Amino acid sequence: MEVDRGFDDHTRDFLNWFLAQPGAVFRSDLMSIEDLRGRNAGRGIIAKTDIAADTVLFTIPRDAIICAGTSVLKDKIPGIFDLDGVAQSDPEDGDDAGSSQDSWTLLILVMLYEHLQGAASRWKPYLDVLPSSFDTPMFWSSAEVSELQASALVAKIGKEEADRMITTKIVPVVRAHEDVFFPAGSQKLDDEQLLGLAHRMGSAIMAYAFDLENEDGNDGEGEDPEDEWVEDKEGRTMLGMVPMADMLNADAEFNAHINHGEEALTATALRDIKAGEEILNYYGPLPNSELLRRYGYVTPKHSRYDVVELPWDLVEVELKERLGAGMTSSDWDKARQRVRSDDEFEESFVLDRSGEDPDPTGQLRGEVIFSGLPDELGAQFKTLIKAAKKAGNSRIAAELLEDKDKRKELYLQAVLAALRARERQYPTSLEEDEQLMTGQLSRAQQMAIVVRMGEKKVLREAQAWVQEQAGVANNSSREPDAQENGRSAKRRKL
Ligand SMILES: C[S@@+](CC[C@H](N)C(=O)[O-])C[C@H]1O[C@@H](n2cnc3c(N)ncnc32)[C@H](O)[C@@H]1O
Repeated sequence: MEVDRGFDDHTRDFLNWFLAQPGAVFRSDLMSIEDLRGRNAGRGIIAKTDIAADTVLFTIPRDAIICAGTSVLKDKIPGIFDLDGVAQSDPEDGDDAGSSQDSWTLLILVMLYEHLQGAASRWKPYLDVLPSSFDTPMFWSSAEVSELQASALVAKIGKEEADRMITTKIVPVVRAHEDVFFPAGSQKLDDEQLLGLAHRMGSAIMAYAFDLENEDGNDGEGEDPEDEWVEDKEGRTMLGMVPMADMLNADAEFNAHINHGEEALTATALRDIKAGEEILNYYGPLPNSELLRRYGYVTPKHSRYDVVELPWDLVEVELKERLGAGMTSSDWDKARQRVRSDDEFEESFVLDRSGEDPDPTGQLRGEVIFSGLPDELGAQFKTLIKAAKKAGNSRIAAELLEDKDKRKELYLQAVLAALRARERQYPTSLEEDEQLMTGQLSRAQQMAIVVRMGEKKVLREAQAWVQEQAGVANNSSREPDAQENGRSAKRRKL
């Protein structure tokens, strides 16, 4: 039986193992891996002395990375690891499940294999510092999930999709190669245990893995980290677990950067770091909802990227009152359907604020403000008016198409009502949540309330912006078109 080693023992063994990798460097004179469990942050790396900007903090040789290319699993079941033929499939799309592997499922298989080898894995001391449980909503009870209230996050947790992916793509491979996965004399896991272990590996990959495709100095975290995320999710890139790079915690303001070199990855200080400061990486401009879904934590600084989804249904209901009046219900239905069959049709719109991205040293400047509705929402509104004119020969619609001011007024009224309706979908108010936050809460409850409060704040700011625009519309003879005030919702579409 394995001896239950302490947290610090595991940290020390991991560091010694890391330093023994050919080409690995860790500047122990400048920083140390610390126990940050007191603030629910697991392990993290803290500066021991002042560190100058551009200092290389540690170096990870590529051979120390766990990925499809470095694990011996590829030699044992080569058919699965036809790296050139890695599937372009989306693991969330159940239709093609079972047909092929992708970079996610391959890494899950590799991690399962390495884990099951125990002390025989060359990554054992690293695997020992990876968490065995996670704070992501995937592992929450239904009561905890219900604390997210009307957040769009609830629909994105994806437990069933993950179960399906594991059952169709992971379990059959392990069962077909039990002699490979289970070392001689070890106990074979049953399907339920395998499912649990695969979930654990999948969650570790979600929160720890790096995209290894770019070896040209661009680590994929630069220009649009969400593209990187989308790419990962679709299994188009090579994913890997990068020991030490993943001991860094992260925030929306950060001070270190991982550079992907040909032979090694290096962590560099982006600016001067003071003794005692935590060395932080960056996961991208993620709203707290997404940070929670993927990494199992939230931070005050990430709230600047909070978003809320406004379903088109809510806008449409308001427009039915105002635009559908005078149309038969079947004509109104035709108009609705016409909008829905449009190639550009969107079920919901992501509302967010605008503000500056972090500067090259990882610092944030200035406030973020709500400054417009998505262009696509305005365009869809106009499509509905045109459809109403066509389907029902609506006089109101015809007038609206002629009169830009009236059209804008209706748009703002409908959106304002929809925003209010959206806010009512959350059973508690922002003020009640603020009150709740002062009481005794579990970590999951606390994080769920932070997420839903962030969304309610965006809704409030959006309402204030729309009201201001409506006021301008009533008082000004030449006001800009609602769409001119809008901006693209694409940037942070999650
Ligand atoms: C890549 S790991 C970082 C190292 C990790 N703390 C550990 O002990 O292994 C990512 C995980 O660290 C935690 N984490 C990262 N940044 C954090 C932060 N600013 N606050 C709290 N937890 C954080 C989250 O649990 C996240 O899933």
